Amino acid sequence: MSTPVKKVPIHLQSAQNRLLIKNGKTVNENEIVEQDVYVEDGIIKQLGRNLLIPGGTRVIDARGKYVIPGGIDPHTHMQFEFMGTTSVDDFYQGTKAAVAGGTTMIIDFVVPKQGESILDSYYAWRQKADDKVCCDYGLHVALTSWNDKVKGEMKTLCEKHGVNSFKMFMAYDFYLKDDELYGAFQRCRELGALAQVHAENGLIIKKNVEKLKAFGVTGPEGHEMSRPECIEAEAVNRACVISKQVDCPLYVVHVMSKSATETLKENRDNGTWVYGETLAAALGTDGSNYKHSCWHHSAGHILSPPLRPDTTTPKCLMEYLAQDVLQLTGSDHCTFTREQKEMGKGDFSKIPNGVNGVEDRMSVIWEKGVHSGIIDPCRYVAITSTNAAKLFNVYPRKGCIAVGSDADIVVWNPSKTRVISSKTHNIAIDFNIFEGMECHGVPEYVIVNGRVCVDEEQLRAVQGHGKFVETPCWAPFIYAPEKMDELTAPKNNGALNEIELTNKLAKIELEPKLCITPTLPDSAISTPSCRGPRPEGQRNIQDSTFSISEELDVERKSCIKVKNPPGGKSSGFW
Ligand SMILES: NC(=O)NCCC(=O)O
Ligand SMILES: [Zn+2]
Repeated sequence: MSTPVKKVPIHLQSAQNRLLIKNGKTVNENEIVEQDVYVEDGIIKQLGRNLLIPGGTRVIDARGKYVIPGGIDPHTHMQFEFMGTTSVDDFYQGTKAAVAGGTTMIIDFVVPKQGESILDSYYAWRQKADDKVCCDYGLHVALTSWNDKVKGEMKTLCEKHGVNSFKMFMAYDFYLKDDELYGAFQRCRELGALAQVHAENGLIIKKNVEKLKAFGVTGPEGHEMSRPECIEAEAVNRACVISKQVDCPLYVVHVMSKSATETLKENRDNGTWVYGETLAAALGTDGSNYKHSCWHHSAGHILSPPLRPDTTTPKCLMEYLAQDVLQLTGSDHCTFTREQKEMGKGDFSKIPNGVNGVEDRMSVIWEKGVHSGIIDPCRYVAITSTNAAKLFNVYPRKGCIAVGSDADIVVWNPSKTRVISSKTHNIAIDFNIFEGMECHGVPEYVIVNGRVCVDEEQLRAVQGHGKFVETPCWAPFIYAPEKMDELTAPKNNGALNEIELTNKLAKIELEPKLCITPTLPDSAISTPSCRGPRPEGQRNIQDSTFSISEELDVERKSCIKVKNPPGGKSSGFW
């Protein structure tokens, strides 16, 4: 039963809660529709033409503009202690910059120190973020050691704390060995989580670094030389092979090269259950920057895996996104000042790895993807928002413009241009890897949970306005794709009447409760979170003061059970 909500009569509500975006073109992954969007209390309440709306509602004219779901950046590192220093954008500055660029949700990585409890580290991350975030956020958790305690805490994180993804590093000092990866992937599969990998062969990189140093290579160019494409492609292949042994869905973070993408594709074509993310950095710039005459310029572009010297890589990666070889884009935002980068003067292996991107990802991808004619606006929405929402199981609450979804909305003006510059950006460093890039397409309004946080291009982000969003396990997109039709953004051209709206709310209400009972051994079945109380951070779609009708409460549907093995037939024995 839903909790009864005392509804405030509409004339007593603040007009601030109500917003009508008129005359724009809404874009979802599957269609573009000319229609208005009515928002109340942070939720999209109506879509269509000639909507009946209360007086005093603020109106934004979106004529000639696209109305798109806010970006979801699935890969950030705010305030991250790494390589002997801490990335400078904290959760306030980083999410403020995200909002400025049209991103309304980030998913950051909890990275425990080796041997540290992953649960304690998760709590520490929540403490760093909760009061600071200007937009909603979720968390992935990295596994930097492998043992029974970690295995137990993974279950707690999944079942009680809204974590559905775990990242394993194959490089850096805290990499997991192959048999540990096997165990971690197996555990992810048991829990209905998604295994993520940073795919580079760390041991070989170490040898290459020694060799280069012995040859006297000390500058930033040594970074890419020590980690060429084959180092990435080999690790992608190994991760695919290992994940296939335990029939675990795999997500390769920051695929940076043609050969790594081709390796991923080959494995998928051979039955591996694998998804690929690439970065704004990889789409917007390239490894020629490591040969720049200015040390700081080159060091400023250092991240791992590195940008590739093959300058055809960015276009090629965009084409792979167009073809669904890769599914989504992150930023890997992890910023270090010039001074911090100088920790590696005289030894490239000590330059802190990380670049900017959370603010510019949406613009760079529009420019390189849509403006250049490689993808259309629907695919743009898919790779910047919808696919992340689906994979991390917050769809259709996020990632689409639909009745009942969070009002995380960007009014995107494709006719305006802006030039990216460190002089005007909102992040904490005085360097930008996209410096000077002219981008067609500007986020004129960015609405975060119903609040206008970019207003006629003026940033008005609010510290603490965002909240932690749970990402439940057993994402239907991964484990029961045949169920996705029920959740897909409804085609909707006309104003909804009360009955239609009630039906749609009822349908969308299935999403947070959708739980899959896989045909797993008893020991492997998790307690679906939908059986208990609504997990923390999950909005009850009924908890609203929406009052066009006072009687919209609908009975919650019981959870859906799927008998067939999720993701199709298993080839593994688990
Ligand atoms: N990517 C990078 O160079 N820095 C952030 C940490 C990581 O994702 O590897
Ligand atoms: Zn990263």
